[in-house]
Amino acid sequence: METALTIRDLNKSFKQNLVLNSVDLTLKQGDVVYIKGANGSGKSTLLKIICGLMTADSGTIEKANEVYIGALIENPSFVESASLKKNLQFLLGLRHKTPDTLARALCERFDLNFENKKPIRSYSVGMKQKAGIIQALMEDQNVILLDEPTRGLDKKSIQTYLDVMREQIAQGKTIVVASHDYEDIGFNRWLELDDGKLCELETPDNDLAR
Ligand SMILES: Nc1ncnc2c1ncn2[C@@H]1O[C@H](COP(=O)(O)OP(=O)(O)OP(=O)(O)O)[C@@H](O)[C@H]1O
Repeated sequence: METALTIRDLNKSFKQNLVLNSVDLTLKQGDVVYIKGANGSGKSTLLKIICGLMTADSGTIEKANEVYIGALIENPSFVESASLKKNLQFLLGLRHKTPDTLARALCERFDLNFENKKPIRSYSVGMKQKAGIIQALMEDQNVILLDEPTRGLDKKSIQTYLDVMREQIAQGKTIVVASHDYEDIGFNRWLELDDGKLCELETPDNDLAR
């Protein structure tokens, strides 16, 4: 299996707070990775650094040429005064001017009306979260980073999320989910961030299934 991404000796501190301490991680194409860790253990920080939203103090990240990252990091942020369609089409136009076909199909899957003219500000937390998941997938990105993807989702939407992610896996996507909620999309690797160190777990331990 080809390597999608290699992280070596990544360090990140906020003042005296050493959040990532010599973190190494190699992601193979098709890896489906769950990252657990206590509040404040650095999960979001790691994902932000991987997708280039934050710089590390030191260390390297090598990405394979064909890597194209889709991400949902923290709360999805949209232009609140604009509609869902305007927001998604704006994001689609930013990099590759991708057609909105997949965005429309994903909205339908998640019971969001793509044509609804209401501003995003009128959307519930769960609806915004679903829009956040959609924008992470709608360009058929091949590496997908999701930070707490099921936060605020109702049962039906969680099931849709599971179905959609399993389809992404079947397409060979590389996926990293950092979350407190263990929704098993079909992970093949389990990692834990603890005291700045990223450790590989052999199996999902009992804590995860709770
Ligand atoms: N921009 C920042 N400035 C200062 N400190 C920060 C900043 N971003 C994160 N931190 C600190 O770094 C630590 C790790 O935060 P991070 O959000 O990465 O953790 P997390 O594992 O995602 O937590 P949670 O599970 O609560 O979302 C925390 O102590 C946080 O306060």
